[in-house]
Amino acid sequence: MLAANSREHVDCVSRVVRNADRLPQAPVPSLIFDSWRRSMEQHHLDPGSLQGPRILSEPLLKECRERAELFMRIAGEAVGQLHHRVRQADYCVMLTDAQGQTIDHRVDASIRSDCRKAGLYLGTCWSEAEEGTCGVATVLTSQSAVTVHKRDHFRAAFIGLTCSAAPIFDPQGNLLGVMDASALKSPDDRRSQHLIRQLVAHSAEAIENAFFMHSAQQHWVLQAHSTPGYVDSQPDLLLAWDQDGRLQALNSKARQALRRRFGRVPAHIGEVFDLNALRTVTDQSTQQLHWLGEPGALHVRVNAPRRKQARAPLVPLVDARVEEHLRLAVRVKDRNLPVLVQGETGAGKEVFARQLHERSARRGGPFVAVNCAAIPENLIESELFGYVAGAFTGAASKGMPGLLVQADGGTLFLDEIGDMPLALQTRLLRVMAEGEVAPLGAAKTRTVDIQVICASHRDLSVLVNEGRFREDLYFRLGCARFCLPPLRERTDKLALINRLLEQEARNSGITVGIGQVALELLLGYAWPGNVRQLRHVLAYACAVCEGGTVQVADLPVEVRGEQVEALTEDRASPERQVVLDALIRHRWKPIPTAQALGISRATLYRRVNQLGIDMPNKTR
Ligand SMILES: Nc1ncnc2c1ncn2[C@@H]1O[C@H](COP(=O)(O)OP(=O)(O)OP(=O)(O)O)[C@@H](O)[C@H]1O
Repeated sequence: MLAANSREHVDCVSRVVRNADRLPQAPVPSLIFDSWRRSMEQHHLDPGSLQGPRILSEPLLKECRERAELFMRIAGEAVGQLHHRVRQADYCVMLTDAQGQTIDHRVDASIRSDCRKAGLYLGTCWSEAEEGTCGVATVLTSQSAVTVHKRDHFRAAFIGLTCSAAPIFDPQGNLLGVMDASALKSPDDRRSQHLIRQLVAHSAEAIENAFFMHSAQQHWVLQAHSTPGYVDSQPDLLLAWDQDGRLQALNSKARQALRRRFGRVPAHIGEVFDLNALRTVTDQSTQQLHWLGEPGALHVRVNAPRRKQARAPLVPLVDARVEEHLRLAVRVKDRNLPVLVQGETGAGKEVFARQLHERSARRGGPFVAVNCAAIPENLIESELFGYVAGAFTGAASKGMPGLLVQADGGTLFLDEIGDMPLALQTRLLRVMAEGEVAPLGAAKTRTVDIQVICASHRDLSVLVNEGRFREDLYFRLGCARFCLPPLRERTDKLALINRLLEQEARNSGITVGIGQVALELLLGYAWPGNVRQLRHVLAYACAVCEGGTVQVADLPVEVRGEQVEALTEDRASPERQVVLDALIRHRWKPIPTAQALGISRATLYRRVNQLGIDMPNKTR
């Protein structure tokens, strides 16, 4: 039998949900009203039920706690602190997992038994589908901090409770769990709970940040706050990226800030801050840093990866020019304009196009690459546009959809566009303007939604002058033109060499390093074939290298260069190392060094000259 106040609540909930369309304003906040409605209409719950929440069996609870072991370990301190702050006001504190199952609970002995009767206990399950509107469930559905105060609850069993709760997210934005502070008695005015909600939200944020710092130890981590004094102790924004600059982790505030500023979460740190400016930031002191292309600055500190050996922070990991091109090209592409990528052969135009696709709004769609120079001229048309059955002699009996159709909803990459026959350029222009494809032999056209990226290593304006490329197509493509720097001019050459060597070694099933002289040769070489040539050189070096370190002798002759060879061979020679070691050990003093090596002073001088050793004191 329901008490009078419970009956009144059940009537109120039923009336409000049934007459929602006619009521000028619901008596509860819209978040609560939506949950009431779902509780009744979707979950078919009875507001009059007086049953307590479901409680997990011991083995199930154990399993849930084991699964959330790391989360609980990191959150434990904050759960205790929050309880310490609110216990005087008779609140208990619960931590639930992402399913609303209570995995940690703190309560004072004086109210433990009453809390238990009300369902505020370890192992209780607080999903909306089972309990209707309540603190934890409303956080799970809204993913924001809420107070569910007394009669906000859906079920009459809970209308004495007041619950303030906040979500906790992992660095990838997935819900880890919910922090909740609940009391059995409280003033009727909802505003009395404002401060408690702030405390709970603050505590949830502290757990989130601690979890972030634990998970991002192998990455570069930027801590930021609008006030310099808080950057270390209470950073507002946390961002982490890997050695290649890819954003790997964000706390909730950083995720929200990036969405607000950039309309999405960028994939790369170079889209968020200027890389050159970022490289000047260290973990020694806080610095001001501006958002890229957006007004406003932050006070920041950058911590190098703690778990793995960090590369020197001053070595550029990405080329600032390429990164800037990518950032702008994503903007152009996302406005559905075609992009033209130019650059020497092997400079990475296709790699750039793929990165562009991956960073664009179309990343979920197909990426179809076509090399116009590699397909015989008489086949390009059917490859691109497809054909219907029997369209020409030799056509496949079922017809073929064509690459334009395959790229529908995604990106079409036309490499070596300069080699496309003139007649096809006209048809391509039409597809780009009208979004319609007519397969060979078809009576009807088909609508396609394609974004086009073109590439050429030739100067298309020269082809236009020679009458081999349509001027109107050139103008259409050419307004968003990005010219990739050749490898010899890239500032991330060292990072590229390291990365490609690692890849090629892995492909060969070996682990190799690279000797200093060989590395210097690679860094100084002109690379006419660009990154492709570098990849081949490193694949060759991995194949011939013996002893785990690529030496000068493992590089192809064209890279060694004949003149350099004599010098560098000596520079890399074991004898040079022995002489050098002895000189260093004896502080560059010739007599003890010669004695240690068992040679005369004159011989030592001769060898030092031959081996190209530069003595610091030129007294010889
Ligand atoms: N940034 C990069 N990181 C790793 N590998 C790269 C990078 N850029 C290019 N490469 C490698 O270099 C080779 C050539 O790259 P890609 O095909 O993109 O060059 P391209 O400019 O399109 O060449 P072409 O002018 O011949 O069409 C490929 O093996 C690619 O994997």
